[in-house]
Amino acid sequence: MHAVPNVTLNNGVTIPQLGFGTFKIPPADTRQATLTALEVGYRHIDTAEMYGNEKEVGDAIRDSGIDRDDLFVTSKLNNGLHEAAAARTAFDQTLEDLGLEQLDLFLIHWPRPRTGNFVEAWQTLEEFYRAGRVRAIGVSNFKPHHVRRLMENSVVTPAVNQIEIHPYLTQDDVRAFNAEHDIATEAWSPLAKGTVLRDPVIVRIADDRGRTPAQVTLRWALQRGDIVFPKSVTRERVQENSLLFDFELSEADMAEISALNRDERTGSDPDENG
Ligand SMILES: NC(=O)C1=CN([C@@H]2O[C@H](COP(=O)(O)OP(=O)(O)OC[C@H]3O[C@@H](n4cnc5c(N)ncnc54)[C@H](OP(=O)(O)O)[C@@H]3O)[C@@H](O)[C@H]2O)C=CC1
Ligand SMILES: O=C1CO[C@H](CO)[C@@H](O)[C@@H]1O
Repeated sequence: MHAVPNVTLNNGVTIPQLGFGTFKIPPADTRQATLTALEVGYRHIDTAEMYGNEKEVGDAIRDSGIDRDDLFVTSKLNNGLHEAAAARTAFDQTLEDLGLEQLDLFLIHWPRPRTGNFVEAWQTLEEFYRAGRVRAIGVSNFKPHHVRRLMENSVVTPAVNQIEIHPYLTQDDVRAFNAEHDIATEAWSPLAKGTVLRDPVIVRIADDRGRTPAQVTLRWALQRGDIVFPKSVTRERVQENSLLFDFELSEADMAEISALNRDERTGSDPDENG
């Protein structure tokens, strides 16, 4: 695996720009899949209480024998747990399941503007951060108007905003807002769950560069400056997805891929998700 560059967050904490995603990995397969990623060389893992596999991610971290300081682990506060007492219990459980005393990054998974209270959730994350139980806190699936409301009612600026981004959903407006506020952008489903890999433009650029469509798609995200964590349970793909730092896309390649945008989500619209 090539050396992965770090991104420095707004509080000075550094995060590897490439990580391993764990959504939809069944618990029975998660320990092995995560161990494979760690063996290949990944040092950043993205999980969530919602994925139902934090315990098995924790098993892999423990069994890998890798120094805790060399790993970056992210988890997320599940929907329905925005109220302070519920958030505290959930955070304790996440740390226990992962077998960690301190998390690297904890996010509010969705803003849930209709049924949740993300301001109360955020103030509780600030409490964990002040107590040193998490090195950085952030949000996920937040639109600029959600982040503005949060910032008007809190002290800590989110370190990251993790949103859906891939060539069919480039999210230029949210990325620009994040950059303006020194919030790092994380791109979830960077392969659009595999659908962009058949796109003729991506296939052609991959052929021209002697790379795979997945490598070209991930490289596009990295060159835009985003943090990515593709998921795969297939060792060869996990390896393939890590070989991104010995080639560059030209400005023309970048522009062609960005022009594939059609504002097409694979997931929900954050304003409509609760
Ligand atoms: N904050 C949020 O709301 C969300 C966060 N996330 C995070 O982002 C991570 C990544 O997103 P995810 O939704 O998993 O989707 P991805 O865009 O990472 O795509 C994963 C799919 O692509 C396939 N794949 C992976 N690599 C290759 C390759 N090199 N060639 C061909 N196919 C490939 C995988 O298959 P296979 O496994 O069979 O190899 C899987 O079906 C998640 O795991 C999660 O950590 C995701 C969704 C929402
Ligand atoms: O993290 C997640 C995994 O993917 C799901 C479907 O796209 C999302 O809803 C969820 O937020």
